Formats: sequence, C-alpha cells, structure tokens
Amino acid sequence: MSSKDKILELLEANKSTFLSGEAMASSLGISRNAIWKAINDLRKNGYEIEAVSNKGYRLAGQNDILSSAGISSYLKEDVADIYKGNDSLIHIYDSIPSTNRKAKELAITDLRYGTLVIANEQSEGRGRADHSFYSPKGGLYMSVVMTPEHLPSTDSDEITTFIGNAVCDAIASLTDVKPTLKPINDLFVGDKKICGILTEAGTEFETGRLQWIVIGIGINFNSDINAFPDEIKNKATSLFSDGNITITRNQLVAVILNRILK
Ligand SMILES: O=C(O)CCCC[C@@H]1SC[C@@H]2NC(=O)N[C@@H]21
Repeated sequence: MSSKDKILELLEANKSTFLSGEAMASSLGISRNAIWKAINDLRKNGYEIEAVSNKGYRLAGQNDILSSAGISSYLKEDVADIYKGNDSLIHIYDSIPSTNRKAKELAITDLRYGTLVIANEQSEGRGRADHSFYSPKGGLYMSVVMTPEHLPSTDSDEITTFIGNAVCDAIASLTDVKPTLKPINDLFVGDKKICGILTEAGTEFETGRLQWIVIGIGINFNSDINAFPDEIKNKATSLFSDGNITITRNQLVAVILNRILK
C-alpha cells in the first residue's frame, strides 16, 4: 500500500478527529515531508482535507470518493479480514462498461471470495433479461464475487432474496429510507425503483456444480432522476437528492458487504 493510501486509511478511520502530521509520520514510519506530499496528492485527487495549525489534518465530511481505505474503515472485523493485506481484491473504476462483466472475468481467471468491483458509472450496465441498466454518475454500481461454501443456500431464488433483504437492511440501517423488496429482486421506495440486483452464476461444465456467483447491485444514490431517459424517469427514485447526502458510498458498500459476506 502506498503512503498516500495509508494516510487515507488513517484519515478515514479517524474522521471526526484531527491527526497531527507528526503522529501520522511516527505511526507510519515516514517523514513529515512525505506526509505533506501525500496530503497534497490526495487533495489533487479530489479529497477535501482540512488543515488546522497545532491540530493537524482531518477529512472533510462531504468527501464521497470511492476508495479501498474508505470502505475498509466501515467493515466489521471478520469481513475486514477478507480484505486485509489483499488490495487486489478491490477494483475501483471511474467508468467501466459493466462491473458484473468485470467481476465475472475475475471469477473465471482468478476466483477469490469477496472480489469487489465498483464504479462511478457504467457505459453498458446490464439488468435482468439482458435489459440495459442506466448507470450515470451519482449512482453506486458494485459487483461482488461469492463462492457457494459461503452462501446460506445454493438455490438461486433463496440467494436472490437473501441479497435483496441485505441491501434493504443496509439502506434502512444508515438512512431514513426504508426500501421494500419487490420480487424478484428490485428495491422500491413507494412505487419507484431505487435499486436493481442482478445475480449471475458460473457452473462447472462436466458436473454442473456451482462454482461462483456474481452479485451486481445498482443503487440510485445521489442520482439526477430528471436526467434519466423518459421511459424510466417516472418509475425511478434516488436515495438522496438536492445534495442532502448523509452517508458516503464507501459506507454503504461496506455495510452491504458486512451483511452479505461472512
Ligand atoms: O434492474 C435489474 O434488472 C438489475 C440491475 C442490476 C444492475 C447492477 S449495477 C452493477 C452491476 N453491473 C451491471 O452491469 N449490472 C449490475
């Protein structure tokens, strides 16, 4: 992990407190100059970092930049263990055709439980029945690779319901929004869709045995619904609107992982 990522991890884990350059330098075993350079790099990457003399540095509350450090700071211990020292399990993209497609490629070439692919936007997001899934910036698009021994069931309907309930509970635990699961696997608030889930599986050719499952979750997080295509505009809603955002996407990703990975 680079010094920049280590500093980000420290700042994410101590969001409400200021950390002095000296304390960070001694905890990471690097010079204060290296800390200062890394803070500047993080700022160039878009992080808003407050600096107060005699106190130190603190991440400003409104940062919503997807990062491994940001996600890790909200993971429960047993789930954090899956990712500890395993940076290559988390793949973050600004833009990607489809996180599910990427996660399936990774499941086939390097099957590892918990592999996570996230993006700020998708250019070819897919939904069930090969429909397209509109995936502009402002949303949260994530895919997780799971293996059968870690799932409560290998029955596709049961897996789908388990994941749908987990995402509903994650949203309800963090916000005032209480989505309901509408079969087979859409989350609705009232009569408007807020999230779609696409579960895809890989089986062994000879035996038909289940090898991996990719869970794709698309949430309208802070999405500009008015800019959605006409045919879905009136059927969709977003978790947040008008900039009234009370959580980060990193937090929501982590709380979903806490509920589905064991
Ligand atoms: O509404 C549906 O039919 C399911 C939509 C699933 C969308 C998610 S977004 C992340 C992942 N990548 C995709 O291409 N699709 C899923």
